[in-house]
Amino acid sequence: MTTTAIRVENLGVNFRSNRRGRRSLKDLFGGATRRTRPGTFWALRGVSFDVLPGEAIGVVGRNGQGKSTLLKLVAGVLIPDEGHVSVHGGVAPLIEITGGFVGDLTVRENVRLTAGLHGMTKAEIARRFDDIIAFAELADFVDMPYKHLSSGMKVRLAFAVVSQLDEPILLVDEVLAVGDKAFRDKCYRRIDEMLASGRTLFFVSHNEKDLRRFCARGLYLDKGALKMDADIATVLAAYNADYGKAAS
Ligand SMILES: Nc1ncnc2c1ncn2[C@@H]1O[C@H](COP(=O)(O)OP(=O)(O)OP(=O)(O)O)[C@@H](O)[C@H]1O
Repeated sequence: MTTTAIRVENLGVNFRSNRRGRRSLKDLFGGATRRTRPGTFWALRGVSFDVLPGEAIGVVGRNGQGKSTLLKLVAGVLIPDEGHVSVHGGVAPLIEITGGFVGDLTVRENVRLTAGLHGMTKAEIARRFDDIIAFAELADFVDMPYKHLSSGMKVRLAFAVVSQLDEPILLVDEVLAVGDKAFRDKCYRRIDEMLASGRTLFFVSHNEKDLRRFCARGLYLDKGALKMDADIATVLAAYNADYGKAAS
């Protein structure tokens, strides 16, 4: 029997809807019985699916429907309020531009830190360092504090490091949209290579062309629920029928 790469069971995440999380008067004097804590909402609820090793999954849905939240749960940076996520093997997350990088540290220090946190030994980091910097095209910036990089440069660095990790699962959340076209094409070729080597991909995008290029299967999130889990063409057709054509 094949072991699943990712198993998501009845997942629920409840967020506060107001910044301070205080109860409003309406909440305090509202109905006596509630299913949901006052001042909160379910960003995801009742979501279940399995991912097999080597599958490439595209996650679609309108803004604010829970796509990034789902990736954060799979990455283990967010804990669910209901249900379980089990991930078989490590995760290489490209989920937030600044995720894992420290503003005051230099590019060089950040590469060592991030690669080290993902279990790369000092010798491996030293061996791969030049390739990472060359891929990111940041040779002239290795001693610059991370916070002074442009947003496109930050994405280059993040992709260069994350794509060198040996983790079996790659999570990509929209960030590539920030890079320029030449760099994006280079990233896409690298993702192709990673898929060919058997990695599992979890890919959030609003770009239909990219979703079709990489993903065989799609998950369609709507109002925090998993509305459809099917092949990517069927999922995109349903999404387009509901909300008009996605960006291409
Ligand atoms: N830390 C948080 N605290 C409170 N609410 C949050 C938090 N993170 C996300 N949300 C809310 O949860 C909902 C789902 O957000 P999420 O970022 O998962 O959406 P998304 O589908 O990725 O959207 P987009 O396409 O715009 O990136 C949104 O209403 C968002 O405002």
